[in-house]
Amino acid sequence: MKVAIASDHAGFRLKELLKPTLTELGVAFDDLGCYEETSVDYPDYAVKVARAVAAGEYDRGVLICGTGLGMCITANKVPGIRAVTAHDTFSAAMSRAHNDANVLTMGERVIGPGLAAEVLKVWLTTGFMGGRHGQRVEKIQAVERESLRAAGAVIDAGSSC
Ligand SMILES: O=C(CO)[C@H](O)[C@H](O)[C@H](O)COP(=O)(O)O
Repeated sequence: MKVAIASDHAGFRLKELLKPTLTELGVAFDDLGCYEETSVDYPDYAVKVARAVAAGEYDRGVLICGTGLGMCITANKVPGIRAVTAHDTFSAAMSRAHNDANVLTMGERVIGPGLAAEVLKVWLTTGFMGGRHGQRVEKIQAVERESLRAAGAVIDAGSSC
């Protein structure tokens, strides 16, 4: 498995603390930034990771900011991404087993490093159950396709003016 990890300034320290957990799990990863605590904008990092995962360059993405929320909102704008914010191991496991989440976000201002490492481990090692959950994920994908078609129709209508 190959993982892309990134953070903004508010998640920088937790990102650094989580890298050894990835190594311990034998997970190959690339750090897509940021590389210091100077203030940056979380959407820039969320989109980098989300697009790379959606393009198949990475199997999963991990995004850390102050709360995990802005990263999650942004990542979910990229087609093919099912990003979740999880600060407990049960949610982390369910997001994989039931939702086949491919991006995990956490907030350094919310969770301590010990629990964050446990959440990450559970999230990376839990498989998707498929079955009825597969049908539901397919419905999420159908909603996404429909939204993209509708957006395309609006763009087409605009370009004919
Ligand atoms: O997702 C976020 C906001 O929704 C993150 O928590 C950001 O890290 C946070 O907003 C950064 O805040 P700062 O005051 O600029 O450090």
